[in-house]
Amino acid sequence: MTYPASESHPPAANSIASAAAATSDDGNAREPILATTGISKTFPGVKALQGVDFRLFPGEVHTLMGQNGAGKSTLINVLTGVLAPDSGTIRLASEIVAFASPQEAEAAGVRTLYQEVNLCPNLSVAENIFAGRQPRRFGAIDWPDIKRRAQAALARLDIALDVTRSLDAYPIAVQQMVAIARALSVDARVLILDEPTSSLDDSEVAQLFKILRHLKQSGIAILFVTHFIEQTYAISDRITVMRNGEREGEYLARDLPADLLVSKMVGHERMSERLREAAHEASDAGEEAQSENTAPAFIELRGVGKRGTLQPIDLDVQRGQILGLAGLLGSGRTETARLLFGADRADSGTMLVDGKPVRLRSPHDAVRHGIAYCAEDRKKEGIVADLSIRENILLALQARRGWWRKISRQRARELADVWIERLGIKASDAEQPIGLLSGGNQQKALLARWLATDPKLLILDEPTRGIDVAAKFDIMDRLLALCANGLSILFISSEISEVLRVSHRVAVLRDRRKIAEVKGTASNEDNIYRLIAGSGE
Ligand SMILES: Nc1ncnc2c1ncn2[C@@H]1O[C@H](COP(=O)(O)OP(=O)(O)OP(=O)(O)O)[C@@H](O)[C@H]1O
Repeated sequence: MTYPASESHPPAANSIASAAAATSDDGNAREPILATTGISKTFPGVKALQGVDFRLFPGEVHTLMGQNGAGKSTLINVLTGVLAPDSGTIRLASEIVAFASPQEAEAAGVRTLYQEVNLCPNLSVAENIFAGRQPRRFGAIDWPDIKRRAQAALARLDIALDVTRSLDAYPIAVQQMVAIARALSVDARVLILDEPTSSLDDSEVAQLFKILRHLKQSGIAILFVTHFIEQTYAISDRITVMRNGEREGEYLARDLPADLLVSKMVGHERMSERLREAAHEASDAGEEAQSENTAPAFIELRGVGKRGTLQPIDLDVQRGQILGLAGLLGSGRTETARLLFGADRADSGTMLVDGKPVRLRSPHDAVRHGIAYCAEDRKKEGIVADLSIRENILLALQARRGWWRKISRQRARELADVWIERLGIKASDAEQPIGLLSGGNQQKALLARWLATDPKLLILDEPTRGIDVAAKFDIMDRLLALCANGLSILFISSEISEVLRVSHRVAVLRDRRKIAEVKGTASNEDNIYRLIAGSGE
């Protein structure tokens, strides 16, 4: 990720100065389609929103940016009737509204796509698109019509799927597209997308942005939440920065250089320098480590594969090193991780841990060998929403010790507090239910869970998904420091730049097999993209 330098004429800080330009920059005054005045919302111990003014114009993409816990999701929840504000007003096309439920907001044309895919995995794609509003014929559900309409809704997104198959037959990225098709399948005046791209690969993001541009031209107002800075600039007309529950400022995207945006998000102007330094330090550490590649392997795979899932693969993860896995969604990255963790059983090859052959029949076996797996889908395979942050962090450690050897309450608290502090998890108390944390903070707690087990190999599958840019650098720094103490990491991310920044070596996967392994000067983005695209072998 690169941060373009500030222009010599930065926009006024903490202002709606540029936003006032919403009237002048376009030449004529326009009314926002959706606006809030003085919205506040407090949860026990947290002021999630404080006097927030916000406006969204028709025919624009407006991006909401801020660190984890800044209040983005809460603002969206207030706008869409999920939460009632404590004070303040919301206007839809200049009329004061108070949506009592998301259904009411939807009926008024405010459509939302949430951070996590919130569909029914075992219903068909078509049923998911039309759930709750199936077309009927003579009182009965008209299945052929549903199928036709579902196909048409997906065709708008340039996707062809078998709409009769159940949703969970498709990867998360495709499920996300289905959720978008659902959101667009009825008339929308406002489309709100909360981190829609976190599980999409580059070409899918490009496809989504094409659709958003098309929708914007038709006059729809789009509110977009993301942590990806490059995506923000690729799609946004306007940016609102949130910080600690307050609106820091509203800017035209073209007036706000990226490094200034980051400074405004984190709250001090020197932060952008700090981030650049961190990026350099991390890449220096990576280069240094690449040059001395003689560490013994912690884990070795020799021809390990599983029919229909992963072609036999050779892979070594050395002690104290980070092996990156690069490849598109569906290339076999997660499948490799699951075999290494015993979540799927290999049907060929040999696996060695510390030079000795092992058979991992279950995740429990893997954990006993010091292997930890921080999974990609935190909702399905990760957090237990009703348990406290402390219980969630201690879960893997407790499982490894055995449930009959309970960790004392005091020790558990101490450990949880250490990890909450180390990873900067924003919570009022370790006893809070984890489900109440913001998405990024949940992700950090999941990372804490596995780090608390003091693993020898940590498998990280999209570990920074949903994590803000400052925390991302911070986590990378911490991972590199842990490696210096002997931890091995298998690092999986869709962001090739992120993989390259931290990895000592990068294995490139395509079509469920390893096609190359690169290090040193060969590990640059262009080369890896060429390999992934099949033109660099
Ligand atoms: N239902 C709730 N009960 C208690 N606290 C909550 C609840 N929902 C959100 N919070 C807290 O309010 C603050 C704002 O959270 P919010 O989810 O809006 O942040 P966010 O900017 O969307 O973060 P992220 O980028 O991590 O998704 C956080 O401190 C969060 O823990």
